[in-house]
Amino acid sequence: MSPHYPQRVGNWWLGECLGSGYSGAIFKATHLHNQQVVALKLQDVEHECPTNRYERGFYPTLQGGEGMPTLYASGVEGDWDWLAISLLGPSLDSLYRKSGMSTMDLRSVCSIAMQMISRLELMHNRGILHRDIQLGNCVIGLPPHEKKIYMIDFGFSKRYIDSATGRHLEDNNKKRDFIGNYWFSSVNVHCRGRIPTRRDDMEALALMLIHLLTPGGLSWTRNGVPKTDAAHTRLKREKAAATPADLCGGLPDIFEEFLRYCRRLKFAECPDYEEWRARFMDLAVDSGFPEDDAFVWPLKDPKPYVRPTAAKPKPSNQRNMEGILKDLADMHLTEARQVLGERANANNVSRAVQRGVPLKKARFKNPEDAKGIVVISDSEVGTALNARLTKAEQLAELARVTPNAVDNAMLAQIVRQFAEVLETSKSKALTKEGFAVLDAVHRQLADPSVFIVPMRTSRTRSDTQQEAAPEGDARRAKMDKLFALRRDVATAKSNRMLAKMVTEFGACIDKSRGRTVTKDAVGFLHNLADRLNAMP
Ligand SMILES: Nc1ncnc2c1ncn2[C@@H]1O[C@H](COP(=O)(O)OP(=O)(O)OP(=O)(O)O)[C@@H](O)[C@H]1O
Repeated sequence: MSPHYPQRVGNWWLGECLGSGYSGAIFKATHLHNQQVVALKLQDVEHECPTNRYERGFYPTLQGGEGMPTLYASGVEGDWDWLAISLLGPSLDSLYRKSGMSTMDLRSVCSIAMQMISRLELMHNRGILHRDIQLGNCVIGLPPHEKKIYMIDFGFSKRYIDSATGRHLEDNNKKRDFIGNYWFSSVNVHCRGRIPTRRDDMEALALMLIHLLTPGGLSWTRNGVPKTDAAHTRLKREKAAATPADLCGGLPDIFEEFLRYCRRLKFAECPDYEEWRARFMDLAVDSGFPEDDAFVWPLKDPKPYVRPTAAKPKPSNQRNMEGILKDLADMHLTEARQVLGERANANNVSRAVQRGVPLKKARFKNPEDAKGIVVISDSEVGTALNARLTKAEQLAELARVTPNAVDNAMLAQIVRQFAEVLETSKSKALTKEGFAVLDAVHRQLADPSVFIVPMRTSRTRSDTQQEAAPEGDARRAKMDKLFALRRDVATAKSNRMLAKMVTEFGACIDKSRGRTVTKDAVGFLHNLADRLNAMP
């Protein structure tokens, strides 16, 4: 132990040094009277950045939260400001470095993602931002809690909800000192000097996950901490210039999508924690890992994630998407096919087409309907063809063109394309864009006089709890239901029956823990497309 530090503080006897940083050091310490063992965080009271003083203010709000350490006691004695908190295990940083592996195992990264999203959700729900997300601030528990990740170091944290008014902190462009860390702080905060909010904690997490799957780590972390302003400026420039596609080439799509999502969040927007936790769970299940978020490290059979060297392949989906947009544009709609439902919109289209009125000029009761039709004009198809579409964009595009399908054959094409996008995507989660496609397909199939309840219910905590108990049973029930739907759709007698099956399909996927699209789910969509083609 450094002679600089005392042997005893308050009633605590200091032992081994667990770590030290810019703001102080942390020791294993034992209570003189009751032998309780804690982690004791010591800081010089004169320190220019009195993080212990800030940190103790956040503990009461975080107490009892999963993955949050407990503050047992704190005080100031002599030159020392001290906090006695739960003794935990090593940080992810030290675990990763000690392993000597060039990247972490995908399974471990998925569990870090799920658990850290939960930690951030908890903090944010209690009105607090972390603002210093990094590997050194994520530690595992001591046995038997070594599969749980704990959040530590709230020295840079901040309340973003005013406890008196309940209002979110406001944005402004004033110059401010940078709060965060060089490696993972978001581009907005680090490079553009913006005020950190929830989105920036999430972006830091996204960067941390990508770092763990990149041999040698993110490029700007490789030269160590910048020692001069010029080096820091270079680092910021490199970080700002790295696009999600550059950073995530060869990784499962979800990493790029997650980073993009975080960067698109608005200043005060609440991230969709549940959605992303579910999507990482899907990736884990899809990669053959157990359906839970336990952090296992080191793995018995570690497989450092190896990125394929070739450029990211997206061609097949893209070609298909181009195909369907072209097909939709090329459809002249002159044949009297079965018009779906009885929507005024669809009738207008077919009538207009029969009269030879160009689509763009057809009249619509609702100007929004007209907008929908113009979507399939040649010029827009051109735009779509030039675009490199992610899974989310492809699904959004399908949801957008679905209302233009005026007969079963067109709808069949869309459903087929939908199945193919899901099938070829690495992540098998049915995202909200996927549910939007299902909703749109359902709307086309169903009687328009029926009120359509959005199929993707927002799952509240109590819903989740109700479902949580018989998890194995629920999974089996989902598999059975999807199997039955896949089989029965082939003999459905009417569009209305198909609409009902689509609703059941959506509900079934929504109820599953990870909203996973299984083989039977994709099979159902293909059979639905076949059935639509076969229907008169
Ligand atoms: N409760 C704990 N139990 C065990 N080890 C801990 C605990 N808290 C922190 N550590 C270890 O000490 C290191 C530094 O902790 P922490 O980040 O809280 O201190 P800090 O002085 O704020 O550091 P920095 O200045 O680098 O942010 C951690 O990376 C971790 O390895």
